[in-house]
Amino acid sequence: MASEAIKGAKVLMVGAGGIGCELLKTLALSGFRDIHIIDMDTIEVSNLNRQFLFRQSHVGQSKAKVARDAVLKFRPHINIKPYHANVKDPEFNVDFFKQFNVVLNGLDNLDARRHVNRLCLAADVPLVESGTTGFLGQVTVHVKGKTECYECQPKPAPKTYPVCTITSTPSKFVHCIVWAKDLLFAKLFGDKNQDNDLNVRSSDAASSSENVEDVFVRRNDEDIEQYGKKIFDHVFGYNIELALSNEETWKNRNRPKPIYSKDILSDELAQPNGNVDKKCAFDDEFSVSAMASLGMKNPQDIWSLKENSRIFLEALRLFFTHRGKDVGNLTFDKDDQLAVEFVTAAANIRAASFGIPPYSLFEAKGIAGNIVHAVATTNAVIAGLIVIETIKVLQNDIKSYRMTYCLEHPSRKMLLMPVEPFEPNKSCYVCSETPLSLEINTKRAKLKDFVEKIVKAKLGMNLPLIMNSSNLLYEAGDVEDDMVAIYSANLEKVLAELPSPVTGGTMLTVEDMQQEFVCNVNIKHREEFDEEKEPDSMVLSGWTQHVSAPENKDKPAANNGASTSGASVPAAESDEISIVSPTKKRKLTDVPNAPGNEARNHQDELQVIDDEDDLVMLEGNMEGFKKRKLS
Ligand SMILES: Nc1ncnc2c1ncn2[C@@H]1O[C@H](COP(=O)(O)OP(=O)(O)OP(=O)(O)O)[C@@H](O)[C@H]1O
Ligand SMILES: [Zn+2]
Repeated sequence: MASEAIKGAKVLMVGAGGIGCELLKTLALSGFRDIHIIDMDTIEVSNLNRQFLFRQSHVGQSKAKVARDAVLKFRPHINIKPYHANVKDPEFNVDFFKQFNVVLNGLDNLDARRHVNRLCLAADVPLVESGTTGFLGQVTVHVKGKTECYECQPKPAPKTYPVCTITSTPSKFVHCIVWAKDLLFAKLFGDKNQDNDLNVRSSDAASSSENVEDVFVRRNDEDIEQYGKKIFDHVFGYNIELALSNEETWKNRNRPKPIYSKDILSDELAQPNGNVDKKCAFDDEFSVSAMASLGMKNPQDIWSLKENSRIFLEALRLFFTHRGKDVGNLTFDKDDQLAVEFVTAAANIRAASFGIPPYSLFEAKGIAGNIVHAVATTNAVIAGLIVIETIKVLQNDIKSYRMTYCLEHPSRKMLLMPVEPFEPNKSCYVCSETPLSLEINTKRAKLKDFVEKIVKAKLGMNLPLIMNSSNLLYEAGDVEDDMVAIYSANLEKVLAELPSPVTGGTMLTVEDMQQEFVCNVNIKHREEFDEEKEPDSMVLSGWTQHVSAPENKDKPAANNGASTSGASVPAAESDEISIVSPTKKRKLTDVPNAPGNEARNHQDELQVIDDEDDLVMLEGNMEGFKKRKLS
């Protein structure tokens, strides 16, 4: 009986945001009586339009606690236990997870999703996973040994662009945004010690690199307006001239135009930055705005080159005069108005140089922050589907489990598309014991890069411990600075000392105690890498030779789901769809190149605002799906 299963169940909800609010309400109204909620966030004004358990008066309070109180008002006798905490905190360990019958994710990032997946596997607790992006959404069921785990299919890597496209040959506005945000903004306002490719453009620039470095540092006696113009002229003028001197680059491309502040703002020379109201008062540091200061109101306006230049200089000035203590520590944040203004203006000026049309602040913010506007109804539908799957899981009704995709446009009158879950991928490095293989130049590669780019970014480990048989090579966490240096040097040395070329491979064991997760990485020496296609100079393959890597390296991969809920959709192309048979479960190994794996992993392409990535969904070939409505 479903009602018995529901009454006796103890469930853990992770995330009390858009999906979480809907889910908690639906669970409570469906008769669930013992619900634990983890959410690390406090309520923001921007949550109120869809996270309906929250009101204006709750802004600043814990989501988990307020959600509990709101639901107890209409279901006073149930037990809801809130935790205002990060699910990655050590208190939520395997034993903690073991107390639950099922775990329900309503998260918005890949990192936390992977973490919960790994803990559910370690604790052997079923996971119902979900995500939405605008009108799209999906619910999937993951039961250890029975269905695939959340990580059985590789997730697309974060959207990356070849360095040279960003630094030298942008052809789309998004390239200018990436340049403005990840290079210029980071260089001017971020950590001065981090690597930055802003000046790396051609070998002939290298000789002047020392002088170039000086340009970005503001001298103590330097007037802020002078400094702003110096930066402007350097990045939009001098750097472009320098790039133009490399004739090869422009043989088959339109040549960019250098832009100097004096040409754009010529009539304002007497008055350095136009009609800036220097007395403009701001309530607090987060309301500091160059638009306000210049009397520009509409974020949907497309600014002229002159307006962009004025915003650029004013935003830069305001960072130093009003946000001085943040300078040196800033990372781009889509909710930081001044940062968005600066990045929009810088991207537009660069775009003008390269003949790319300008965008409004509103649009640029969407691109820079990978924003797809949330749709409350999608969250409600997804929450309903999570509860349906949860009930099946509690009844151990494996045959009826479905992964359900919520589509944006009806296809053959269907908006919800249920698909039978896949069996676990035997080559999954998370839920089976398959070693990964890493091609790397063992002579040049640094341990630091291996840890950051592979172990943390790709394997999703937070606190890795790396061993080579019984030798400890690296340990993250609370270690002294000098130990960190020793570990780094040590691994670098170990890799460098590997026999060259390493023919048989060298096995490193990477372990994350926090996730109860261990995997082996087979290191193979490779001399050369293609800078454009393999910018990391490391190639990780997580799959045995029988199933070729479904990671599509040629197609632009996408955002890693860090900033949105991350819906995945079934395949864009009909041939990808066709492998999902309505009647028969296919083993992944049955499918050469496993295109169907990608079928459910376009998740992040949806978030990419990039015309090449537009999804054409489910045209044709839908016969099979008709029969697959949820019973
Ligand atoms: N590691 C984590 N531990 C606990 N809660 C998390 C973790 N990561 C994300 N969350 C929570 O998951 C929820 C996701 O909700 P949602 O996708 O609606 O995002 P949001 O931050 O509320 O809204 P938006 O990002 O759209 O402004 C958030 O409330 C967030 O705090
Ligand atoms: Zn798996």
